Amino acid sequence: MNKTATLCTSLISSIAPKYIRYASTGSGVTHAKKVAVLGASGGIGQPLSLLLKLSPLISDLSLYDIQHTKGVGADLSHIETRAKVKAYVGKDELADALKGMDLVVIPAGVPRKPGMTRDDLFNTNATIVADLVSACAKNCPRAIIAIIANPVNSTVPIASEIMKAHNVYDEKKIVGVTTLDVVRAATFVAEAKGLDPTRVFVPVIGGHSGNTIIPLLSQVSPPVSFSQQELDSLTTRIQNAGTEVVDAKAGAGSATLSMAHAGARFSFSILEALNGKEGVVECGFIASQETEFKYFATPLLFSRNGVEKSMGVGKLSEYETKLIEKAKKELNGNIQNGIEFAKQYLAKSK
Ligand SMILES: NC(=O)c1ccc[n+]([C@@H]2O[C@H](COP(=O)([O-])OP(=O)(O)OC[C@H]3O[C@@H](n4cnc5c(N)ncnc54)[C@H](O)[C@@H]3O)[C@@H](O)[C@H]2O)c1
Ligand SMILES: O=C(O)C[C@H](O)C(=O)O
Repeated sequence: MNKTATLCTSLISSIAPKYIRYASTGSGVTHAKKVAVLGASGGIGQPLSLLLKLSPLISDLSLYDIQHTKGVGADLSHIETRAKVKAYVGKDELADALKGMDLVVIPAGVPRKPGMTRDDLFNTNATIVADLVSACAKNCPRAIIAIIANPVNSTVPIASEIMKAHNVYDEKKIVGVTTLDVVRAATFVAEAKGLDPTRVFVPVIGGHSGNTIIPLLSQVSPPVSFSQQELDSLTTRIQNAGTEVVDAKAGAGSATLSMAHAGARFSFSILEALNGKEGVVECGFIASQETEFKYFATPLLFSRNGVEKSMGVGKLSEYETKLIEKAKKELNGNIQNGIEFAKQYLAKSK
């Protein structure tokens, strides 16, 4: 081999593992999958699409938005990874964006500004999610749908009702993405206890807004104990972390980069499970049989079918039981709003 060829070979072998290590969390790639990002030009959509483009788990990356997708797609398509990027813009191209997809990730919708709750986004985002999920029902009814758009406590029930109305509902395949709560909880606990954040897991249950975000600090892995003061301050910080970012961005939106990471982590876990990896667990907000709530986030075991089963909430401390009690009204109200909205939406679209 000549000098240039040797240099190129060693350069490739030093760069490639870095990408692959980031993008593939373990198993060998058997069948790369087709993934669509709806809302791909947004604050979350762009970095999320970048992270997905780096993954060898993905053969086709379909980018959809109502604006700017052609540019985002052209840009990402120059990256030397296997995923083929296609960009779709506007309603007329939505069906083509969805055909054949295994996983659809939805960060489309407006973000909060300081002073707003996630529920204040309902009026705009409920219709966006309902329209996008209706298109999924028609064009990729068997895909897993991962919903990032807020208010997650309502958009997941909306998506489920839409799929039911199209007779393609599979409760294993509609999940609200709460991974950012888990990511934050691990970061804050690691900071407080001087641990390596990449090795900390904190289950977060309930929903994805304020009081409904319930970190299980009695079930942290590796086990750690907390004073009452630490429990109070960590719980409050995890519940308000989204607002912390909204306030810091001062009108320029909400969490995008950490959410892109969380969305990519969640997507890679699903794709690995679809490829047959066993024991894949991530928290997510799904239709619930085991709790008194119609929808509830718990750690979920994923399989080739999507959500294989909920791992339940484990043994709760008295403190955590009280947090669930406090969340009841808001969570039930958010879920009911979603179901009611879907009924009206479906009646109008008949
Ligand atoms: N689940 C979570 O943990 C979490 C975390 C952060 C943000 N969010 C939510 O994610 C959503 C997006 O946040 P962002 O910061 O990316 O917002 P953004 O405004 O930067 O991007 C939203 C994108 O959605 C697109 N869009 C709007 N209507 C659409 C439609 N009908 N079809 C396709 N695309 C459409 C917009 O053109 C835009 O590109 C917000 O609702 C936000 O609250 C959720
Ligand atoms: O806080 C928000 O509005 C966005 C998101 O839900 C978050 O938790 O960061």
